[in-house]
Amino acid sequence: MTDAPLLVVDRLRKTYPLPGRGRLTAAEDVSFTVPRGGSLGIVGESGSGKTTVARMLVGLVRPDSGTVTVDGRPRGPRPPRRRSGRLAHAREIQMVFQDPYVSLDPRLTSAQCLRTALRLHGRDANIAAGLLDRVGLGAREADARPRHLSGGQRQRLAIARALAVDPRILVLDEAVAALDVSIQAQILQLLDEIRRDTGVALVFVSHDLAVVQHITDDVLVMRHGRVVEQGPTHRVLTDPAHPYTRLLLAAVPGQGWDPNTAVEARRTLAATGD
Ligand SMILES: Nc1ncnc2c1ncn2[C@@H]1O[C@H](COP(=O)(O)OP(=O)(O)OP(=O)(O)O)[C@@H](O)[C@H]1O
Repeated sequence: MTDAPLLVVDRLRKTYPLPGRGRLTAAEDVSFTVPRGGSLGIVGESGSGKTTVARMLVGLVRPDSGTVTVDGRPRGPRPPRRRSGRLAHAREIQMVFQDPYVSLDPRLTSAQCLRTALRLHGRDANIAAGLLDRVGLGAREADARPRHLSGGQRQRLAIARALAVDPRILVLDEAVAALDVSIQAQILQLLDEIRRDTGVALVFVSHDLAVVQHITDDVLVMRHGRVVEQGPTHRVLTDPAHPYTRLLLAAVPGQGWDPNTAVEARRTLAATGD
C-alpha cells in the first residue's frame, strides 16, 4: 500500500470537428488525482465536457493528448489487444451510465447477467447472489429481465455488474439523474457504503451539486471544457472561489430559491466573459 494516488489524470485534451471548419474543444488541460478508495465529483452544466472526460477515463473516447494512469500504470489510448490485457484493463476502471437499460443485455436475467460478468473475469459465479443482495436486489429481481425491473432496480443491477469485475475505480456518469429523488438518495447511500466496504474509488459525474455534495470528498468544476475550480467538496460548495461555481450553487433549487437570481447571475457571468 502506498500513498501515491490511485488515479492520475494529466492534462487531458479532446477536440471534436465542427461542421464546416474548426474544432470544438470539449476538454482542455483537465488534470486531477483520486486516492485509493477516494471519491471525486465532476460537476458542470450540460456541454461542459464532463462526459467527454469520463469516457476518456474508461477508454471510450480517445484523448488528443494527456494521460490516464491507474496505480502507476499508464492506460494506453486503446484497450489492449490480448484478452488477458483487455480484462485487466476493464478491472482497473468500470463505468455505470445514466441509462443502464441500453447497457444491459435484455435477454439475461439479473442473476445470469452477473454470472456472465463473473465468469468472464475468472471469478466464482456463485457470488452472484451475494452481489445482488449487496445492491438490495432480492430473489424476484434475480430472475427478472431488465424490462421487468424499475429504473432504480436496473441501476442497482448495473452497479452490481460493474462490481462483479472487482474494479479499482467506478466511474458513474449521471448515474442517478434519471431516478426520482428518494431513489437517488438510496443509490447514493448504497454507493457510499460500497466504497467504504470495498475500497473502490468513485468518480461521480453529475450536473447536480446536491448529488455530489454528500458522497464525494473532492470536486472538480468544469466549464467550457476547462476546470475552473477544484478542491474539497465541502470547501468548494460552501465557499466557492469561482463565479461559475457560485452560479451553479445559485441554480440549485432550495428553500427561498429564486429562479430570477439564478438567471441574473448567469447574465452577469456572461457579461464579464469569465
Ligand atoms: N462525439 C462528439 N462529436 C462532436 N461533438 C461532441 C461529441 N461529444 C460531445 N461533443 C461536444 O463536446 C462538448 C462537451 O460534451 P459532453 O457530453 O462532454 O458535455 P457534458 O458536460 O457531459 O454534457 P451533458 O451533461 O449534457 O452530457 C459539447 O459541446 C458537445 O456538443
